[in-house]
Amino acid sequence: MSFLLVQDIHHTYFTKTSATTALSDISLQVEEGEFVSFLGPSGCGKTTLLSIIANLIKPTQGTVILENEAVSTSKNKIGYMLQQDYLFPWKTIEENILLGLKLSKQLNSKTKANALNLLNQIGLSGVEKQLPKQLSGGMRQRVALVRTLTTEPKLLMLDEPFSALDYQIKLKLEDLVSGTLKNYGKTAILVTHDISEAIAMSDRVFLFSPSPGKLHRTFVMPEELRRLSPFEARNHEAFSSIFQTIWKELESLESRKQ
Ligand SMILES: Nc1ncnc2c1ncn2[C@@H]1O[C@H](COP(=O)(O)OP(=O)(O)OP(=O)(O)O)[C@@H](O)[C@H]1O
Repeated sequence: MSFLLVQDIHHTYFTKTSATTALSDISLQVEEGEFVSFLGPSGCGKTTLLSIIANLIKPTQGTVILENEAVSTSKNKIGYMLQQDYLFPWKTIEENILLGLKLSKQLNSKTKANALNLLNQIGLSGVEKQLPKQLSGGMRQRVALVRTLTTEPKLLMLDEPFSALDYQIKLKLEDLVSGTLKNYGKTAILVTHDISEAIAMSDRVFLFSPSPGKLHRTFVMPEELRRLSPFEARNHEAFSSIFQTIWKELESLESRKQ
């Protein structure tokens, strides 16, 4: 059985005056250690699907199974990296990264040493006693990643984590996040509007169509790109033809919307 199994999901948002069907008939699977992306026009239901997988929204219909267990009953298996880092401004970097462990009552000398070691590995040794405001946006996002990984989530949700960063920082962070997740053998889902980012970071890209959101096509990235870091993949000769293919599909989906 697959690590993550999304089965026959339908979701409708009901308000007093309207009903919006955000997702219809979505089924997909993700294997352990895989990195996949959700791509699609605005409003095609990417965030809704991510929220359903994370058990933040109960779908109108369908089930999500993570490691043979329905997400509605499993706990503490999912970590997040979002566009905003959500670090507590009055807490030091060390306090911020240990907070998840403290809240889940897993903080001890070993887990603390692991967290500080990870901070070091990610190139941030020496910032432990600083406050978030003393760090750049890219550094804060790295702290957010460390905070997420310390609680050892089985599945990571990356919801546009690089979209607020400068281009150069974003490329560096893509490499760092991708390398770290590979080292730790983590399974991850990235939601992005950036086709290049999806191709460079993913094993597979799920392309969604809107109104209501459906899984339109799945692109399996070629082995020669998957072996590379995202930065190297962007510069590989195979990259541009995949980009063109996905671009054209996305354009046709966008034009259907208008
Ligand atoms: N809380 C809500 N109540 C009612 N409708 C909602 C709600 N959240 C989302 N929707 C609608 O559901 C559909 C899917 O929205 P969703 O945010 O999941 O799409 P998305 O692909 O993540 O969009 P974007 O790329 O712009 O972030 C849209 O039509 C949206 O207007």
